[in-house]
Amino acid sequence: MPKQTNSSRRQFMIRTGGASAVAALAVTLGERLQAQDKAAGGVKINHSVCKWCYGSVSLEDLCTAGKEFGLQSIELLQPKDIEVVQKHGLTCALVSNVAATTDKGVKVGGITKSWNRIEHHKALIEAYEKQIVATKNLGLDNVICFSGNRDGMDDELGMKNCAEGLKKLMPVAEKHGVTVTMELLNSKVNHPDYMCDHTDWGVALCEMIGSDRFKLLYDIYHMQIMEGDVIATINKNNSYFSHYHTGGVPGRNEIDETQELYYPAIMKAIQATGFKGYVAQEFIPKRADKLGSLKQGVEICSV
Ligand SMILES: O=C(O)C(=O)CO
Repeated sequence: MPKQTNSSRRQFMIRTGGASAVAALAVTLGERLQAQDKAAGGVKINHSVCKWCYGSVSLEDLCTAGKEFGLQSIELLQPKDIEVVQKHGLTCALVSNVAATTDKGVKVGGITKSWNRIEHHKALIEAYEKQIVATKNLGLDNVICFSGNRDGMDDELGMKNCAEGLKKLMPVAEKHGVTVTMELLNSKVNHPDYMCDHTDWGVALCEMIGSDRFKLLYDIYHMQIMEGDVIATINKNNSYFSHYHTGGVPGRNEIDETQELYYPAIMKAIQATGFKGYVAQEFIPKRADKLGSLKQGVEICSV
């Protein structure tokens, strides 16, 4: 058998193997993913990652490594940090929440204290209006928010309160073309007492607000814990979802065979809805090679 050089092998594969063989020969994973996307007719998952899961990796290093293996975004950043990712040719698919203080000195805007209480609204509206303008000025279009904890409040009143406050924010969001996205989180393991912990509650809130600029973040990890039935839920409610997060169940670690969800099938279901937004890896790597785990997560979700 004659010895094949790299280029003769590449020519042979191009002649005989079609698009998938060409994809297999591309130099970096990023190039391979792009080639596969092309072969799949342009339908693709846009990849993002949540910075907080990589606390020991600098933003610069995460940008450099992530770009190499096909990430397009690093998210849950404040506007001041976003220029760093943009300098690397990446985007920030979901801007972080605000931190505001009410007249009574209560800190609001985080997971536990937010839109479900009327007394938080003044501070939240002021802070979110600024965050929306900063987001728009950076050329971005999605900002996260939270419901807040129940703390004794019933879900119906909490929804009414969230709607009342968020409806006041919508004219600014609509004017600037920025979506305000409320995250669905589990209240069983990680965020006891969080109110927006079921898809139906979030969807009913979207309907009450009635603006295309208010949507939900369907966090696959959190919702597998609360509800399961992930693909059916995506099929039914995807028009309310502006963003997705991943994570292995149980444990919130790597999304590989060490956990119970089969992410390629979930990604295919998301693709089939025609989703044009981003899927962000939000697992806490267990292995020492954290970036290796992230690369693997991106590969698993590249269907
Ligand atoms: O804090 C969490 O658990 C989140 O999922 C934030 O995105």
